[in-house]
Amino acid sequence: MADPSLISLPPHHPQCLGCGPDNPAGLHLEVYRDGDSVATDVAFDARHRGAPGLAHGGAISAACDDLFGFVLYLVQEIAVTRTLTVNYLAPVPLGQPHRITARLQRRQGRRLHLEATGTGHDGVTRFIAEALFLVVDREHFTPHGADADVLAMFNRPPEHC
Ligand SMILES: CC(C)(COP(=O)(O)OP(=O)(O)OC[C@H]1O[C@@H](n2cnc3c(N)ncnc32)[C@H](O)[C@@H]1OP(=O)(O)O)[C@@H](O)C(=O)NCCC(=O)NCCS
Ligand SMILES: CCCCCCCCCCCC(=O)O
Repeated sequence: MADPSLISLPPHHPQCLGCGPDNPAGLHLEVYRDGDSVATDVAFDARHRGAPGLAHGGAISAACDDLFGFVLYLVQEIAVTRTLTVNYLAPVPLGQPHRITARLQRRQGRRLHLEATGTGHDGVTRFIAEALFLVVDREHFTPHGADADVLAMFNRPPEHC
């Protein structure tokens, strides 16, 4: 994604399964803001194999879940996944880049309803996802080792996080 109008968003933390650059088992998602949406280009590889030649549904689900976690920078809230539904519309071949785009569909109090679409560079939409994230206090994370700097990122405007 080389468009200079897109804002690069920081990983949740270096070891995050979805976006952490230092997680050897991670998806290493690089995520950008594009207006009210966030987006990443992902090509699943042999580590993410389900059926031969195809991406594992759990890997696809993890990518969607993590990308939803970037919408939080736009909402400027800390929230966690309560439900996640993925519709697998077509098999996702390994090694083929797919763009996943996610956004807030609506908010009701603590409830953030999120939606995402995964489309190959061939124009075929192969999966869509919906999630309910619930806004939580930072005390949800602090007993488990999250530090204040990481948590503060979620409450800043995305160009400053
Ligand atoms: C998400 C979590 C913090 C919510 O716990 P909680 O704060 O006690 O939330 P509640 O169960 O009281 O639900 C909060 C609100 O969401 C609503 N809600 C919960 N599940 C819902 C669902 N599936 N659909 C619609 N509304 C739902 C509740 O009705 C409640 O609404 P209200 O505020 O109007 O009463 C807790 O379930 C949790 O920690 N889950 C684990 C999250 C996680 O680890 N996710 C993966 C990593 S991000
Ligand atoms: C340490 C602070 C983390 C703040 C919340 C980030 C949520 C990112 C989404 C992760 C999805 C998941 O873990 O299921």
